[in-house]
Amino acid sequence: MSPYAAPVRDHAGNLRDYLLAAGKATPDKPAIVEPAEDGGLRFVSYRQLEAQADAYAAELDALGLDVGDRVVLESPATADAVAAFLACFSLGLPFIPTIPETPVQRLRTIIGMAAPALFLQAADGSREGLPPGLGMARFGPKGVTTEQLPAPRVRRRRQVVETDPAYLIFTSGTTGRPKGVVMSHRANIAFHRGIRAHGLIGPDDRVAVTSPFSFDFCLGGIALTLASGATAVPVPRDRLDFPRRFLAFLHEAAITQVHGVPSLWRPLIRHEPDLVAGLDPLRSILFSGEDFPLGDLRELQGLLPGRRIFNLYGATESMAASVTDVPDPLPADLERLTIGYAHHGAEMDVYDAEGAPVGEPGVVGEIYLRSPALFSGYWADPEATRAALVPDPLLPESGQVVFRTGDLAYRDADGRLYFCGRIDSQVQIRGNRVELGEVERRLREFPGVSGAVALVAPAGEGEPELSAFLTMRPGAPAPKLVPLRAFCAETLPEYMAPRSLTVLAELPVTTNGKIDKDALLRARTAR
Ligand SMILES: Nc1ncnc2c1ncn2[C@@H]1O[C@H](COS(=O)(=O)NC(=O)C[C@H](N)c2ccccc2)[C@@H](O)[C@H]1O
Repeated sequence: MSPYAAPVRDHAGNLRDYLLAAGKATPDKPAIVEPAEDGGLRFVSYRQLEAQADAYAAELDALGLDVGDRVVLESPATADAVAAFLACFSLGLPFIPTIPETPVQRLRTIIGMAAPALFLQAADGSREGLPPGLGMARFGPKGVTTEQLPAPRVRRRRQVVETDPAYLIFTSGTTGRPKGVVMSHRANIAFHRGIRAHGLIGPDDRVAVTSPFSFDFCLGGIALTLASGATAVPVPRDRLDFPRRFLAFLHEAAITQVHGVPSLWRPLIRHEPDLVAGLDPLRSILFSGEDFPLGDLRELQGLLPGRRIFNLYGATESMAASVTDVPDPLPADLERLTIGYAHHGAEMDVYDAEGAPVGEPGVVGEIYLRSPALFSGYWADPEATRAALVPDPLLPESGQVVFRTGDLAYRDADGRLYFCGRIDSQVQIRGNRVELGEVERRLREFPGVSGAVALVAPAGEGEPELSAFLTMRPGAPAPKLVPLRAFCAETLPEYMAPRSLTVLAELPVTTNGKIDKDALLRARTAR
């Protein structure tokens, strides 16, 4: 018999309580708004969301899982999915958010690594092909229905502790093997406290969240909204696929703030500028995940004058590290956005390859993040954890660890940081370090170019080759390689002029909406 019948639910420092606290004051206000079955909108109040989360928690509790048992939570971003993850928070069941589109092979890899007790999918989910022995259940408006009980286990834990894992996000690590970022309740709450001090979201905001449920930008956007007592509007994929449908949905749901990666805006700016300009209720835009090309940003500011645009920089390992207002208007000669300073309660600085602080402004080094919001480690991967969470270079004796972000940046004289790409995307061509962002900036200046990516194809037979991938404005003729090289050679050293050119209808993006560089390289070799 287990020492404890059921864990104590005092919720001290538990994300479930932290995220529902603001809504207590307005229980009948919508917490989540989403498309309804009948075509209108479904409003779920804070009272209903909390009741559904607690009902789910009671049904999940009956399965006898122990604090720390993992739950794969597979669903699009919906109100029911939010209630499900709040239930997991309250029971101390670290959940792994996945989406129906996740290829079953990747899901099986994650299941192999995380050994979850339960696979919990939306009522209408259709996931097949999972390994036997896994508990199987579904959640929906009518509660949780169990199809296969999880393997029986002894409950060894008495209560959820705030340093317990709250969720695991598996990122496709650059080395191919996924890494499971373990985020604790305490760290995530520290992130929310640090970011909320910037007042991004007010209680009257209606926040459209456009990232997939498996991406922590989605969890972060929903959580920041709930913690502000505002209304979160997770945008279903079928509303994102066509610009006009997406923009119509923003009107229908009276959206005041849109969260999304920069690539979300490219097709909207290009194909429906007038509809973007017509988004009267929109008050602010929040982006993250990758650089926002300055040309696109200028066009967005032109279409939506007076709106605040927030640049959130950061990695899943601390959810996000900084929030910075994009200057409005963007100075004409601006070459790079700043990612500012770390959010309240955290600190970012630039360190050299030996781990010593880079003192001089303008010198590029690696960003190290000192923060209470840091992840606990990579799941079952002590080696990757040791490489990322290193002794604080300024106080190694203290036991404090800091996060090596793998991002390059320099500081200006005031200490503001300027992101310069990933360390592993630093490229050398004929012994010269190439700043791909510089090449892309020049490519975007070529007449008619609407999007540009510069990559170095791995050195196959000869030396590594600098490749350009362009998208053109509607009606603009595609350039030829020779004039494009000449155009680049006017302002860049010869080795930074691309040696190959591929013009595409649009730039491919990953599941998380970031530019998919592997897909571009495949497009190149397929030419
Ligand atoms: N604003 C940026 N400019 C430029 N490069 C960037 C930027 N934000 C990230 N990145 C890049 O993306 C990497 C992190 O990628 S990630 O782990 O998938 N996380 C994210 O992209 C989103 C992030 N976890 C998050 C979650 C919730 C709210 C906001 C942000 C960073 O290390 C940077 O290389």
